[in-house]
Amino acid sequence: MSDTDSSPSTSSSSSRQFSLSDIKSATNDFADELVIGRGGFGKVYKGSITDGESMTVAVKRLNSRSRQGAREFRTEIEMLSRFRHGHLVSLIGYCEELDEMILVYEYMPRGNFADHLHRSGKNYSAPLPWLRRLRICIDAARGLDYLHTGTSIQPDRAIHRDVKSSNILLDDYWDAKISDFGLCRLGPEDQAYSYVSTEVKGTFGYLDPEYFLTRRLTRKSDVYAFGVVMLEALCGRPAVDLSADEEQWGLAGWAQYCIREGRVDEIIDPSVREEIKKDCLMEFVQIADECLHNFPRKRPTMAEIVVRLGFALAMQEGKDSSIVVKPAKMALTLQEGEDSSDVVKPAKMTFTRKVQLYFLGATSVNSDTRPTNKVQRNYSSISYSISPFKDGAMSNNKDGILAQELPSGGQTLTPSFKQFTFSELKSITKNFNKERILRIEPHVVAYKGWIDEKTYTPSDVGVGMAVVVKEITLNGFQDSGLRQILEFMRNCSHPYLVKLLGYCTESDRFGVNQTFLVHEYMQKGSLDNHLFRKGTEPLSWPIRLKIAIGAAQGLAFLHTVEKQNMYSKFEATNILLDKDFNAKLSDFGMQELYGAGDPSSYDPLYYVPGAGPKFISDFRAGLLSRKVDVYDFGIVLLQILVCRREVGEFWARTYYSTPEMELQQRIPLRAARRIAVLVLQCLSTEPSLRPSMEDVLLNLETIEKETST
Ligand SMILES: Nc1ncnc2c1ncn2[C@@H]1O[C@H](COP(=O)(O)OP(=O)(O)OP(=O)(O)O)[C@@H](O)[C@H]1O
Repeated sequence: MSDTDSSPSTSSSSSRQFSLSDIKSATNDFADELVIGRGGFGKVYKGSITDGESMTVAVKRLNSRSRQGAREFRTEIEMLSRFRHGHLVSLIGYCEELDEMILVYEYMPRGNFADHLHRSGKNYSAPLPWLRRLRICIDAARGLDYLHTGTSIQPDRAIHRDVKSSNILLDDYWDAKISDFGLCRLGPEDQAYSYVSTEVKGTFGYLDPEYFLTRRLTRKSDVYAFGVVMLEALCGRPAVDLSADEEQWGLAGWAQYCIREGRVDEIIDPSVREEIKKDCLMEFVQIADECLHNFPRKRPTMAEIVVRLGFALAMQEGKDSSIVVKPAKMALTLQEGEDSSDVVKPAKMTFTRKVQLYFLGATSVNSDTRPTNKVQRNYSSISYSISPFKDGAMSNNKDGILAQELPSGGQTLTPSFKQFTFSELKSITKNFNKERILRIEPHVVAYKGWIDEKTYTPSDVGVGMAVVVKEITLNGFQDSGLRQILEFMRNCSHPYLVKLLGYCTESDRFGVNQTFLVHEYMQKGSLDNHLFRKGTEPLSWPIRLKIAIGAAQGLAFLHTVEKQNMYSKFEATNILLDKDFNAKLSDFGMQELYGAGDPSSYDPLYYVPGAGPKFISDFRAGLLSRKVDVYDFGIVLLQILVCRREVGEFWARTYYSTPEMELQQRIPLRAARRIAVLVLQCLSTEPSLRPSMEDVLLNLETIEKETST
């Protein structure tokens, strides 16, 4: 999109139109003594309007010789009529009469952040304390996050293009708001799209070098500029200072150089040096440094910045100091194939190797993987055989256990499934006794029963191995669904997936086919029961983290299997728990049963509470990939964190802004914040920015390690 084809039309729907005489009387005919600021746009006056009551306002009068022009004037009105938020300055109205173009804003009595940092202007009285600087940064980050991502009610997104400390204004209570939207551009939902500007705009010192070089504008250019503002807050220096030594002219370059050289102390504003706690400083510096990353994609999103600055604030305020050791960089992968030299990544190969070993059914698997031994024992107790088997046709060996051939035709072990007879199932479930019913779903009734561990023949209550017999009542399922599941399960033996033991097909007396699947039984049922059921004692944090890791293991494994395996509808009900709260995934490959086969059949807003933006953006991008599972996993992770069913992307961003969240959940602050960032990444509205499940898993394992030490 070029600069010229995105011009919004003036909208006056939510702002008032003033006459020139109203404005003149408000500003005492533009009296010089009422001038409170000067910008590229022209002079800004303090004024007073009466609309029933008298109200103090800031009046910006367009300088007719200004290089900025009518276009910026209209953009400002359009944007501020559309975007209304506690951390964006409110537009009260405008005036367009004769040659005059005037904007009327809420008045921000403490002026702009730059004046306080750089000790200029009449609002400056004393150096700002560090805590205040930090809070101002958080407020501004919230405003920008809103601008970048919108809300469920207001889905528009925009890029500010002129983020700088003089565009952060302060009210009586030092609450900060972003101002000056004249250069703002409405942005597409998908960050992968960008504008190609015909003319680079912004302010020197804050300009993203990548944007400057390529003219490709994304939200990450705002993130770059915000990084410079953070450095201004830390160093108390302007973005460009030509009175300093030459190597210090540009704040970003100089500060980054010092950070990399380990000379952070040198850049800190002496007036706050004694106040900043070390942990807070390290987190703050790290965020600023990441904002200035050369590759825009590697810069954090504003939502992540809000969360991480909140983390820094908590450290400064001394909350949870026993847990905070030192901020470690998250192992975040934003884009596959990108240079990751500066991103700490825990042993990726180890995991991939683990996956391969499981996938191939090899007998020696890393001992650090919890259920390995158990699963190997189970596998070895089932008889395996290799027999000629083409096109997914099934054949039974003499024990009635389905034997299959791997595509390679080699001697690799693969689990085989027993074909149960209907009378065996009757005996396992005590004639499908109602009391044995575990769960009833639209097309599935699940019964509990027992079988002999070795032969899989029926046994008495409590003897041998507990199983779940699922009766599938979907018409026609036997023909395609069963084949699909068996084919799928053949590739998917993994300790974090609920194991399929066998199946049965039977025609009833009316000739209607019935299908049954026999699974291992998971003693503690599904995760949703533990998270959402009223009156249930919340699971301890280590157990919840262990469950999240187990589920991530399962999903990461599914995503590594060659075929395009994904849930398309992953939920807490898909996570089952054994007696020790080890998590395993169920119902994968059952899209047909659960209606996940055709995504176009979903009502995006109905799909999963709060999942709207993800589905809409995936739809628009013509994309329904494994990243949908990642999104859903993010929702489940959030549910695990807060023990609440109704959560979504917007809910998460709002929730993470509240400092109480860790206290409510009794989770170590450090873990809560790290997971918060991970959740936000999984919920990114742009699928390509979501991490892979493998990276999610690695991050969760890192969090587990950090909080257990
Ligand atoms: N709503 C307001 N309340 C109080 N002061 C304001 C308000 N709006 C602007 N100002 C003051 O006027 C100054 C100039 O504002 P303006 O937005 O025109 O320029 P700028 O952002 O500093 O520069 P440029 O327009 O070149 O980017 C601000 O820095 C601030 O000190």
